[in-house]
Amino acid sequence: MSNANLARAVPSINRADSARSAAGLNLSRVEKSFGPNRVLRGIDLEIEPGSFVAIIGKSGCGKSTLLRILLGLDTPTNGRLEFHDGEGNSVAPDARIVFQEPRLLPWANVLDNVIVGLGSDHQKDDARELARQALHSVELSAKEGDWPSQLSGGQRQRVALARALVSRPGFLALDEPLGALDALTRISMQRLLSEVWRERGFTAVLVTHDVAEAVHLADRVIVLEEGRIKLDQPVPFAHPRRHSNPELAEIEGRLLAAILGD
Ligand SMILES: Nc1ncnc2c1ncn2[C@@H]1O[C@H](COP(=O)(O)OP(=O)(O)OP(=O)(O)O)[C@@H](O)[C@H]1O
Repeated sequence: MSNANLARAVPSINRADSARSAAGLNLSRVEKSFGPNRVLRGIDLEIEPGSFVAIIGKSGCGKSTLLRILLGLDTPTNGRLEFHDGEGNSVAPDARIVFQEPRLLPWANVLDNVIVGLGSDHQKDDARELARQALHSVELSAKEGDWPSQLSGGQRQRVALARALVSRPGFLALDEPLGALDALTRISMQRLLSEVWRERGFTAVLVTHDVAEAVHLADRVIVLEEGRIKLDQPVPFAHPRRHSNPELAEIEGRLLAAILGD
C-alpha cells in the first residue's frame, strides 16, 4: 500500500468530499540558479495526490526556493513541473501557502480574514458559510468576531491556515508555518494540522527545520543538500501518530544523520 493510501485507510475521519480535488505533482530535472548561484541542481520528484511530504535540510540548501517553484511564485531555470490528478491527467495548479508569519489584515475580524482567501468571486452568504466551515476545521469558531490583535500566536496561525483552506485547494504548501510558536503550542498545532489534512484530503508539502515535526506529520521526508535530494525517506505509519513512538525516533535519527553527514 502506498503511503498516501495508508493515510487514507485511517478510518476515523471522512476524507470523501475532499480527496477528489487533491493534486499530485511531478518535477523533472528542475534546476534554479540566481546568477552564478546554482541553488537547485536537478530535482526529480513525484508527489502523490493526497500525500504529505516534508522537506528538510540545512539553511540555504534550497527548501524555500523549491517551494516557491512548486507554487508558481518563481520559475525554474531548467526542467519542468506538472500538477496532475493521479490518473494521468494534467490539472491546473490550485495551490495555497501558509507562511511562518500569519500575515492577517489587522483591520478585519477573523471571519473576514478567512473570507479574503476566497478572492472576490463568491456570494456574500456563501463566502461566510465556507469561512465558518474552515474556522470550524481549525477549532476557532468561537473567535470569528475577534480582531487579530485579540488572538494568541497559535490562534493567529490557525486563522492563516483557515484562510489558505477556505477555497478547498488541492495542494497546500507550508513554509515553516509553526516556526514562530512555542514548543507546546507547536505540538498542538501539529496535531491540528494532521487532523485537517486527513479531514480535507489535500496534498501537503511542508518545509521545516524540525525533524521531529517532519516525521510526525509526513508520509515521506525529503532531505535536500546543496540543491539535490540526498535522501527520500518514507514514514510508513498511520495517523494520528504519537510523539513517543520509538519507530519514529529511529527514522528521526536516520534523517538527522543524513542532514549532518554523520
Ligand atoms: N530571490 C533570490 N535572489 C537571489 N538569491 C536567492 C533568492 N532566493 C533565494 N536565493 C538564494 O538561494 C539559496 C537558497 O535559499 P532558500 O531560501 O531556498 O534556502 P532555505 O533552504 O529555504 O534556507 P533557510 O532554511 O535558511 O530558510 C540561498 O543561497 C539564497 O541566498
